[in-house]
Amino acid sequence: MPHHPGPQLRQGARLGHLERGAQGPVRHRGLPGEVRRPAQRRDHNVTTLSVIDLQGGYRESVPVFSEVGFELDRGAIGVIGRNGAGKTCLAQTLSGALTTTNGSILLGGRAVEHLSPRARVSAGISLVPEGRLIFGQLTVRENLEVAVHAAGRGEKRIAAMEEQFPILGHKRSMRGASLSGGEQQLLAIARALVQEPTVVILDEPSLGLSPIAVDNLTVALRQVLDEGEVAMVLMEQNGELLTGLCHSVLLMDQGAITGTLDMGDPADQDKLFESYLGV
Ligand SMILES: Nc1ncnc2c1ncn2[C@@H]1O[C@H](COP(=O)(O)OP(=O)(O)OP(=O)(O)O)[C@@H](O)[C@H]1O
Repeated sequence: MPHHPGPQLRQGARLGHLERGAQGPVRHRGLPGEVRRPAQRRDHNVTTLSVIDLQGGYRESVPVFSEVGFELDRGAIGVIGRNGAGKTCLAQTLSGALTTTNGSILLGGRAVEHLSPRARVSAGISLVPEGRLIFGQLTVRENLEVAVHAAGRGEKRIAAMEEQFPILGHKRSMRGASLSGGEQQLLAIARALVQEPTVVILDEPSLGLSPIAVDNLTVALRQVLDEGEVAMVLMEQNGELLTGLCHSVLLMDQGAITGTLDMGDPADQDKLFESYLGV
């Protein structure tokens, strides 16, 4: 079974995650031989996102997931699980679309679990929802303007995003609905990034994309990560995206985190492909 090393994998990435052990949360820090990027435009010395003993559901009385814990400084962490495992529910709980029924979400040490989705965007958490949910009748530019205004950020971020994803600049006057699936996904990601988040939650960004569009998406997200300004939580079932972007992948089964795979470990990469992706 060949290994699946992603390009520049784990460069600049550092993760500590929390698992609930018999004595309570146990902290695991860093990866051996990690390389820190020399140029960081934003200071991420403090922990970006701490998820502690989190519980949530589509209805408050019916938890879908519970006791979820991890800690993310920079880079990307993945969450993989079968359909119905609770990944979307977790993504929506982190972003505030669903209510936290127990536990804490800390961003830079500040509790945000009680904040509305909009306030959470202002605090630094943006969501790229499953299915993209761009405004098809609005132009590319208008989609970005809506996102910028919702976050109370300046429009100059739009120019930066058009520079980051040139296709969006070329197609700024086209309606969202007329973009290809891969372009729509880039627009959905750009809509989150113009909000200047600290953490972006991406819910199955590869869904419905062709293999080549997934490759392009991986390169685009890798570039964003390498700039070091945002950390990502990636709910995904696509192995190429997970190995190409994440330094660790949490295994989710029936609403519980049942283990962690270290994407710096070739054996864990094989495990990801063989056991969880059916390759
Ligand atoms: N709107 C809803 N109301 C109530 N229960 C829901 C709702 N959407 C999903 N569920 C249930 O919640 C559980 C978790 O679903 P969720 O969509 O979060 O999982 P997932 O891992 O994201 O799956 P998928 O990959 O299929 O999107 C499933 O049992 C599902 O049937």
